[in-house]
Amino acid sequence: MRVVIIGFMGSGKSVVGRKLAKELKMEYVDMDTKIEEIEKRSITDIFKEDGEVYFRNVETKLLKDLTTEDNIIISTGGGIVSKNENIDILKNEQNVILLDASVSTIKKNVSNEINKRPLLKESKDVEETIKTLLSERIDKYNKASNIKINVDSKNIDEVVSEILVYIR
Ligand SMILES: Nc1ncnc2c1ncn2[C@@H]1O[C@H](COP(=O)(O)OP(=O)(O)OP(=O)(O)O)[C@@H](O)[C@H]1O
Ligand SMILES: O=C(O)C1=C[C@@H](O)[C@@H](O)[C@H](O)C1
Ligand SMILES: [Mg+2]
Repeated sequence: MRVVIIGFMGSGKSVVGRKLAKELKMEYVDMDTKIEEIEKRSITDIFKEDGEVYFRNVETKLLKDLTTEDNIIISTGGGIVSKNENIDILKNEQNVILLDASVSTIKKNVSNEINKRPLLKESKDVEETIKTLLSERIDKYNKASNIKINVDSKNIDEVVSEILVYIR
């Protein structure tokens, strides 16, 4: 089995994915963390030094590699649906879980670590940037996923439990 978790920045992909993998005793890969390991620099530095297009190409290559592996939970980065090529890969997967979060949940969840998210940290109006990016991406998240879980007002354990109902 392979499970891929998608959703906007701050929807909980990393924390939920890690916990789910522990619960299921499966391998866990966080794509953002893996990209930082491969590139030996932070995502912020990748964006600053080589730009978003470069980052997106590394991300696609990694997604292709990881979707050949079995017994793995994969947490993607929030922008995985930016490229149609990635959406096509995800549509071929059996378990793509969308963590669906409202603007206010996202805003609350990203507030502590805004500096780790280059697309938000330069913004003068974070809420407006979240709204704009989310409206550009929402159809793509829906298209790429086959299981949708609303995470608003749920704690991490509740989200994990709900995923388990779908994939068990
Ligand atoms: N359901 C939840 N309840 C409470 N806190 C949450 C929940 N989901 C996520 N968080 C908190 O929100 C923050 C962001 O979560 P996380 O890093 O998992 O998001 P992400 O979807 O991986 O974001 P990114 O796309 O930027 O990597 C973390 O501090 C996490 O603990
Ligand atoms: O939503 C996005 O475009 C991003 C989300 C993060 O997970 C990182 O992958 C990066 O900061 C880009
Ligand atoms: Mg993450």
